[in-house]
Amino acid sequence: MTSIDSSINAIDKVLEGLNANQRKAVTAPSNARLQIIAGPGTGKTKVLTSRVAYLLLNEHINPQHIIVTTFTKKAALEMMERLEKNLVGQSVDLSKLLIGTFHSICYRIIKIYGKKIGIEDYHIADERDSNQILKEVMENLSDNDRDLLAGVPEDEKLPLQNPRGGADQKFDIKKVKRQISKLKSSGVSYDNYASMNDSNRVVSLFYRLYQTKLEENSLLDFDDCLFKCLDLITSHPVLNFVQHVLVDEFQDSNEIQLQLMYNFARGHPTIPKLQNNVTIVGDPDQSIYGFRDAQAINFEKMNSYYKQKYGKSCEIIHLVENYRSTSDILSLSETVMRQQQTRTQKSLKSQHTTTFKPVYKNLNSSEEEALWISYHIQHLLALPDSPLKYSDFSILVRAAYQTRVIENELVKKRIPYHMIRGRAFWERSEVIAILDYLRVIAHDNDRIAFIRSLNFPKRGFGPKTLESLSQVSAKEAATSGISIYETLKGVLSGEISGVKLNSKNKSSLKDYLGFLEQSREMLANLDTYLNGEVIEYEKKSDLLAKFFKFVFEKSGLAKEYVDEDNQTLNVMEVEKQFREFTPQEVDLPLFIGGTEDDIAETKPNFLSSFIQSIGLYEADAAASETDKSKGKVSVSTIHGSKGLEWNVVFVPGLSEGLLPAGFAIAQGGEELVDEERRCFYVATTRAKSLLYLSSYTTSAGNFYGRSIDKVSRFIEKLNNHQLLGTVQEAFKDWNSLMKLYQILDKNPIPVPDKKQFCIDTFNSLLKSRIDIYMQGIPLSIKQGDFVAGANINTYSNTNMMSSGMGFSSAKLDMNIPKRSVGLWKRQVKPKHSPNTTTTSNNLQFKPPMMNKAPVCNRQFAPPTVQGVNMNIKKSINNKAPPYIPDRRKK
Ligand SMILES: Nc1ncnc2c1ncn2[C@@H]1O[C@H](COP(=O)(O)OP(=O)(O)OP(=O)(O)O)[C@@H](O)[C@H]1O
Repeated sequence: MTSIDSSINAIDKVLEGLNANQRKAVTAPSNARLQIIAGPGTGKTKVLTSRVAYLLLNEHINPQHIIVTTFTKKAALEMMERLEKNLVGQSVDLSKLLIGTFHSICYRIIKIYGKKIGIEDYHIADERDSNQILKEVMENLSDNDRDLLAGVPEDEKLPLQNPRGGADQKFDIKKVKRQISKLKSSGVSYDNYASMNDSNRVVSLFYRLYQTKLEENSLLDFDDCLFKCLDLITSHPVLNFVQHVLVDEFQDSNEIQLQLMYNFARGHPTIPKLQNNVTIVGDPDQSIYGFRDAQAINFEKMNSYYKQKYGKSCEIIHLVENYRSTSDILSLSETVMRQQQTRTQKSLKSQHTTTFKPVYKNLNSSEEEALWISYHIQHLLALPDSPLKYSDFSILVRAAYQTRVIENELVKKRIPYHMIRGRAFWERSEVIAILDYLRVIAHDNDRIAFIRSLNFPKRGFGPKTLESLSQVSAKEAATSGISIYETLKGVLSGEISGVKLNSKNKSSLKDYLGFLEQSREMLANLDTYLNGEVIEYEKKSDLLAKFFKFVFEKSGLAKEYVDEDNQTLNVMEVEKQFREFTPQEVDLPLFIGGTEDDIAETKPNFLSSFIQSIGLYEADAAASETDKSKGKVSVSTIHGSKGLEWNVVFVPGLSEGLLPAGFAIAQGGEELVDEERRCFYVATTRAKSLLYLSSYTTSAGNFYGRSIDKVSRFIEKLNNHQLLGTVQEAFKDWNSLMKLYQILDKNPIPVPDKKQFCIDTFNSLLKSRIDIYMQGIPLSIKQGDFVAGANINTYSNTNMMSSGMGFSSAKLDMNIPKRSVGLWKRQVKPKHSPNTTTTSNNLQFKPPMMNKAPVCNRQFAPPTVQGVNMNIKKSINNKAPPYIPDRRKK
């Protein structure tokens, strides 16, 4: 086969199975401005990946000349995997593709060409660093700045103040940071802002001071990655080799990302057909990042920009065939979205013929709601031939705190679950502590990490000593340009004055610096080795594990966390990521007209690359790790569920104050509520086959002083539509059950033995046993309960006892990990009385009529995780999942 034949075959493979509009989008000419507007489940990811493959194979664009931006790092990795499959046997070097989040692409550009705007050897300041810098700025105002602030009228200050803050904490760091971030996201520098007529003087002052401080410390915050990159590429043609730009999740782009896209795509200096070639993919209905300044209006802005500036309009292609969800799930989702008045109507068509109505229930408390969810999960898992696994389920909540009650219940029922984590993991104190050590080993001048790690674990430095070390190092950096590492050495040797150290301090500082020196030597050897030859994965992993273990132990952190299982497990998780890390390609092609001198020479070492990738990862809105969710139910915020899909989805908390969130209601105005509605839409459209919605209303369930006493307006407005069921139709009869198997795509469809499983018994028990279950008394639900001929007259609890339906004691002697026991202990009993009769959905809560001790029946094994190569306590090495949020210590 010639290479032309092979390429044609590969293109055919790429186009295989695409519907007409998908194909049109994929095969549009490269010289185009294309908007692919598509609802959920219509194959946006598939189309975008196929389009990249098509541009590479058919239009013969060099991978180095294509930029693809994705919303998360994970989405980029997934796209690469799919591309690799599509391009097997083709001579395309995919590692050269410029793919990643806006943040990571911009950082890569800055690393190579940053010196053109005076940015060399800068590092990322994560959220916590930024907050610390702003705090320092606020605490160390000059007399002039204080006078300036004193002259600002109260009404200008008030919105930025912290109502609970004391005199020193007058301004709310978060609020001020938010304003600065907003300005940077709109591409406004502090100079520009200061010259605006309506600028706020407090924001203006802090923006300038904060930015100066970042620069003094050679730091870029997340917004700066984009902001500085835009500055760079608008003033220097360093990307003029780019021939096509593709942007995923365009509805969540903000102003600066839009500007970056235009400038990424400016293209060749002289050849018009290599200029302004862009493909964007998005769904305005899934725009849920308004709080980060995303603007769905970017679709229109893009259109008019190209029309006005270049006389070229955008081609718009709509995708409406939904391959994910059943028609009932889609009807419900679409009806919800139609409540938004500003929405452009569209109608998605489900590609499934079978469908079941989403089930809805209103409950009396969040605890009861969690019980209701676990009850349904357990029944669905008990179906014959197990058509559903744990990993087919997800529970999606509006706010992270809602997961606490749900996690409690899942632990109690031994349902293994996985938290789809966003940034929270990287903000945990133990994770920051170990990263601080890695940062000070990798970088000489990371002042924040040096000062933080110097006295954690405690080494006897008091706050005053730390403060003067910090000040002296800042002064030395400003006056002689020396790093904090060198300053600390100078302070120890007495060459640098200004800090009084007692003998204990001196000995601690000596040990600390000695440890850093040893670690750096190890790192240098490691780098020589890693760069010198191609080594086996196991060998590499082993070396990295040894280095990490050395740092963890010698820093004193291992000892610090010796009695803290959760903390140690989280550090182990960082170690795992470290071992598995592969640095991304950092090179960029030389731009047209550029010379080798334009390019930065230094390549970051392994550790630096790792730290940078973590820093950028933090900028991801959500980073789901589906590989970790294998064999587990996924629990996530709705924002974290973006782009994902599951067979069965639960969306709890459909109550006023939860979804829509309280702040959206309180601030009034339709815009915020519309964004809440779109959140709901994103959640429901994650479901492929079955959808369960629930709300709770309770006057006792106050949250921050607000009572949750109304069902969500999104549900209320649905009442006239017959879109929701009260029971699961899939269990109605044998035929329905078979249809469920069909849509679950079990191939071949198993035919459960009717003798071994009686659908009527199943259905009947599902309805009747909930009375018992909702009182918090665990039932052991298993397929064996539903054999043909079983006594199905089980509406009374005594009948259930006598028919041998195993109750599980609430006092089980559970051999589960310590941290789970903690959660178990914190389990709150449902607030309502078991005697309560709910009016909703025909459920009657009756008192249990139990007269004998419950039987212990352990059905589900606790989740486990592979131990890692670290010398930590045996008892936790091979038990317990890697990351369970511990909300006691944050
Ligand atoms: N032409 C097609 N034929 C069959 N299945 C398809 C086709 N296009 C997409 N799919 C399938 O539809 C499902 C949804 O696709 P994908 O995840 O790409 O949707 P999406 O538009 O990105 O959704 P969302 O916006 O909700 O994240 C996937 O399982 C995908 O394999």
